[in-house]
Amino acid sequence: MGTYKITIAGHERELEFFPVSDKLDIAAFIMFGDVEITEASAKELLKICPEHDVVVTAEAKGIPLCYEMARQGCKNYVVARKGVKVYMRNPIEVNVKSITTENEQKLYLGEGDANFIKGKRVLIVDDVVSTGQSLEAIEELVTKAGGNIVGKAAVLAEGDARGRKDIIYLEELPLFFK
Ligand SMILES: O=P(O)(O)OC[C@H]1O[C@H](OP(=O)(O)OP(=O)(O)O)[C@H](O)[C@@H]1O
Ligand SMILES: Nc1ncnc2[nH]cnc12
Repeated sequence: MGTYKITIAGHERELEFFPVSDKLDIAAFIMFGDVEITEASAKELLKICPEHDVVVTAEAKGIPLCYEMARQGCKNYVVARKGVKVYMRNPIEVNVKSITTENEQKLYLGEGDANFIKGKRVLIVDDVVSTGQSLEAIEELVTKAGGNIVGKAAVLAEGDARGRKDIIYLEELPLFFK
């Protein structure tokens, strides 16, 4: 446990880091509740992302960034869900395992969202990328829906994701090994 200072899109923040296992702590980056970082990060990412028709993320922590990038840019966004709701007809699904979650989860898109994505230029976004498995799961889901993925973007890259050339990101965050 401890703190870590970082500047994200010109805004300095002190992040706490938390244990995810007996060997590893991760700095917790929570954009929920931080309007300044969300707005500034969306603006900076849009400058370096390819042209797109729709932004796609997975619930939950990617939603504010996804919304804000759509608001400043293409105006359309879709959120992949972690559960099926009664109003989601004929959902398509993929498996996902994130560093922050012990069990495997699923990501779903209802028929309406899947049809909306079909044939469109899709930019996939998330707040943090660590193992990359969440972005890959969204990628698989968007591909199933028939979307044309033009890029994958995150505000922060941590651990193995640092230095990845296939992901557009603003800042790097370390993992803290014990
Ligand atoms: O690259 P990865 O190892 O997949 O880690 C990144 C993912 O982990 C976090 O989500 P989390 O699983 O905590 O879900 P939440 O947004 O619903 O809290 C984060 O918002 C990314 O989606
Ligand atoms: N450092 C982090 N903070 C919040 N969510 C995360 N998901 C993966 N790494 C994370």
